[in-house]
This record gives sequence, structure tokens and C-alpha cells, in this order.
Amino acid sequence: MKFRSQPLAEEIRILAPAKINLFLHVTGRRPDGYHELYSLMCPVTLFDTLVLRVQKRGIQLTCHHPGIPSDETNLAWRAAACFLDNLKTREGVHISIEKRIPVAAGLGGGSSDAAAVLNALNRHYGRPFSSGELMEMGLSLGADVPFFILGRPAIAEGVGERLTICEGLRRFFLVLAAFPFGVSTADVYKNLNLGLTNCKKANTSFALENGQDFDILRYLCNDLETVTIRRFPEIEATKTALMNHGSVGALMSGSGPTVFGLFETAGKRDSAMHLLSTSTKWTLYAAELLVQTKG
Ligand SMILES: C[C@](O)(CO)[C@H](O)COP(=O)(O)OP(=O)(O)OC[C@H]1O[C@@H](n2ccc(N)nc2=O)[C@H](O)[C@@H]1O
Ligand SMILES: Nc1ncnc2c1ncn2[C@@H]1O[C@H](COP(=O)(O)OP(=O)(O)OP(=O)(O)O)[C@@H](O)[C@H]1O
Repeated sequence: MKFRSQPLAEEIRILAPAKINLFLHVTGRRPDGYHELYSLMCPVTLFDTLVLRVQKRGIQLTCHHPGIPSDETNLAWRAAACFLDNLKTREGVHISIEKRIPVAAGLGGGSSDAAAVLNALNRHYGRPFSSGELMEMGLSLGADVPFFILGRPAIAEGVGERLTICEGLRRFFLVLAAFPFGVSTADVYKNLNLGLTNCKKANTSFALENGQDFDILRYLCNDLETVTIRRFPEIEATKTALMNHGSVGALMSGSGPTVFGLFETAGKRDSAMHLLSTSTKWTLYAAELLVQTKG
């Protein structure tokens, strides 16, 4: 494979965003146990910072967050190994991760780190792989990784790999309420009873095709809430608290347990943060949807 490398000492600094699922319908279960989805995913302004330094040989990783492995099981390490193998180079990389995205929280932190490494290495080597090839590598690491490679609001189908960019999404401000511990995504899917999910499937195709403003508030729904709320009933109470403090919509993200509240202005979001911070044991983060504004 032909590729163009840069000087080895160059330091590559990247921000890897979290995501939320504005709706998440589970439409079926595949024979291999994975689930078919119809989900609107959006990056948000809560970031891990990664610093990459390409080196002569070997992969190394530093991350001081407890609960995040610093070895070859880290998704960022696996992404680098996968990329360098495919490139057939013996060069390696040192990765350092400053973790801000809560872990196992339904915010896709590990997947975002992996996608950030794939995108950054591809740029570093002069784009030897197409975005389709990068997404294929990403999918071998996790179902959410292709979305983060795309890096834009999108409808995800299949297990998450079939992506349609969603243009007409309004900018909302967010409070993210993260629980002190995480849940296993695999356990949540395993305990999902498809007969108990009753989300009305959003009909987004018209808005998508016409690039129209998209009233997401009519469609907020997450089939995985049925599982995670059984284990953490506080999720429901947190959604109610957000709504009582000016949120125009509140939902659990992904497999949870993080809950987000949508606000129309930064001011309303900030006053809700202020009032809720005295009364909740959840850690609150102020953020906003990462959408491309028109004009
Ligand atoms: C909950 C979401 O974050 C919503 O965006 C994703 O569906 C999960 O994506 P992810 O964490 O990247 O998922 P993976 O790391 O590929 O898979 C973790 C586990 O979740 C289950 N899984 C995941 C994705 C999917 N569409 N169906 C599944 O059943 C599988 O049991 C898998 O073993
Ligand atoms: N770079 C990484 N960042 C976060 N977690 C990682 C990373 N590498 C490996 N992991 C492991 O992956 C597991 C899931 O972490 P992650 O934060 O990605 O979950 P999540 O946000 O619930 O993901 P999703 O929403 O995609 O299901 C954790 O148990 C963690 O130890």
C-alpha cells in the first residue's frame, strides 16, 4: 500500500465527541445476537482529548482514568492496531487519552476514541483509505464507531453501520446527567424484550429528503429505556426533574444510564444546571448538539 507519512515526532491532537441517541428503535434481532436499529444519533460538545505521536515501532497508550484499560483491549489501541495492520506498516503510535466522557454511560466514549484514532491516522498517512474502508475497520471494533467516523448527525440503521446524514436538526442546548456507575451495553440488549417496546417509529424520510427543519421533540423515544429503567428507576425521576426545570424534552441516551435534557437556550440550560446541581447525586454536564448551522 502506498502512503505518505509525516515526520515521526509530529504531535496530533484530536477532540473526540460524545454522542446521544435522540431516538432509538430496536426493530429486530439478528441470528448472531446483534440488534437491528433505527436511531438518530448526534455528536455533542463533551469531548475526550487524544494526543497521538507516530513512532518507529509498537503501540503504547496512557490513560489515567480508573476503569479504562491502558493495554491492547483499549478501543483506541485496537483502532490503531487495525489501521496499521491494514496499512502494512511496521510503524507504531503512542496514544494518550484524557478522558472526560463518562464511561459505560451510553455516550459512546470508547467508540469515539477509536474513530478519532482511525480518522487521525488516515489524515497523517495522506488518506490511503476511503471513508467506506475506514468505516469497515470501525465496524469491526464496535457498532457505534462508523457513526463517529462520519462525525455528523445521522440516522443509523442495520446494527449502526448504515448511516444517512440528517441535515435539518435544530441546535439544542443540553444537560447530560451521568450516573456514578455504568451499565454493560451487551447486558441491556440481552435483557431487551422486543414485545415490551412500544416506541412509535419516527417517519423521518420526508424531512431528510427535503433537508427540512426537523421537529425532534415529537420523536424522542428509546426502546432500551425499558431495560435500564427497571434496574435504575432514578432515570425516570431525573427525566422528570429536567422537565420540571425548563427542559423541552428528556430521554436516556443509548443503553444508558445517562439522561439528557434538551433546552432552547443556553440561559435556560444554565439555570437548570444551577438548580439541579444542589439536589441530585448525578454528575451534570453542560453541552450542546454538534449540528451544522445553516447560512
Ligand atoms: C446502544 C448504542 O450505543 C446505540 O447507539 C449501540 O447500539 C451500541 O454500540 P456499541 O457499544 O458500539 O456496541 P458494540 O461494542 O458493537 O457491542 C456491544 C454489545 O451490544 C450488543 N449490540 C450492540 C449493537 C447492536 N446494534 N446490537 C447489539 O445487540 C451486542 O451484544 C454486543 O456484544
Ligand atoms: N478508550 C476507551 N474509552 C472508554 N471505554 C473504553 C475504552 N476502551 C475500552 N473501553 C471499555 O469499553 C467499555 C464501554 O465503554 P464506553 O464508555 O464506550 O461505553 P458506552 O458509552 O456505554 O458505549 P455505547 O454507548 O457505545 O454502548 C468500558 O467497560 C471500558 O472499560
